[in-house]
Amino acid sequence: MIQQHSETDPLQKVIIGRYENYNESPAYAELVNEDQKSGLPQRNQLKEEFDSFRKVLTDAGVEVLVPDYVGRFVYDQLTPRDIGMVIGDKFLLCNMVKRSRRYESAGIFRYLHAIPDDEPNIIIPDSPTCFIEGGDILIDKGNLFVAVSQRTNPEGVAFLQEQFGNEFNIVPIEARSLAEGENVLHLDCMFNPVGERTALIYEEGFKQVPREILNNYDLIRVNKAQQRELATNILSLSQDRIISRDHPLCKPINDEIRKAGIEVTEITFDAAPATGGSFRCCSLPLRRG
Ligand SMILES: NC(=O)NCCC[C@H](N)C(=O)O
Repeated sequence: MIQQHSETDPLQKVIIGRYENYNESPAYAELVNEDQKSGLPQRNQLKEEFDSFRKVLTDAGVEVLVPDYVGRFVYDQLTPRDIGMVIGDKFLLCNMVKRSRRYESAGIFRYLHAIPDDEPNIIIPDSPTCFIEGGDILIDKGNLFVAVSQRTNPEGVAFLQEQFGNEFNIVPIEARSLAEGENVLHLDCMFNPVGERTALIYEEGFKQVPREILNNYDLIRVNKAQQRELATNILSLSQDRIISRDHPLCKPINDEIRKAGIEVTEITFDAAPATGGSFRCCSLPLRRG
């Protein structure tokens, strides 16, 4: 069974990134974002850090799954978040902007087959020009926040409205672009709810912050340097506990989160962020609650 109605309900089952076979076929390597231009991590560092991530999850009683190896078509399988998203009791399979990333979905088919009544519960965009990535969708308090960003377009937002508009209040958000001097790849690189009514926000990334965010949350503001280290990109285990980076620029944010009464487990996690994704990006929850 799959289920997700909130970013912070108790995490029960999750797919995490696959570091095994990382960059095994350099001929197929594709630099897919700005961060990767600064250099790519080594597989042994990824292994160490993903093993710690996995241990924290399993020690917390979460069932952890890893995608199957897709092969040399994809450059990395570290950030399954963007492949799809559980919305209510349905699975949205995303159509991704980067061609090499589209093959990543083959790595999770095994887990999709296990979804009961599977076909009607798996939603796939109809049009090849409809782009949506899971990192741009956040679900909380009856709202489905969706960013038009480097990776999701207005057609993607319209598709979500059509598919999920009866069940959720769709809140479109416009992220500032690279041309406007902001490198926010996805919504979860600038916004993320934590606890019962707190949220992390990098306001400069938004063209306009919607009232559904301003009215519903006590906001912890992240500055540009902290955003670059993906300080918003935490993963909630529950309303009482999150996983965040052990990094000097994330520490002040982690301390603010603690002041809100939430336990923060810090893990050294530098390799995946160098490819563009931290804990939220490196995880795809299948069941919460
Ligand atoms: N939700 C996220 O921000 N995911 C990070 C994706 C990083 C990946 N290398 C990409 O550029 O697509």
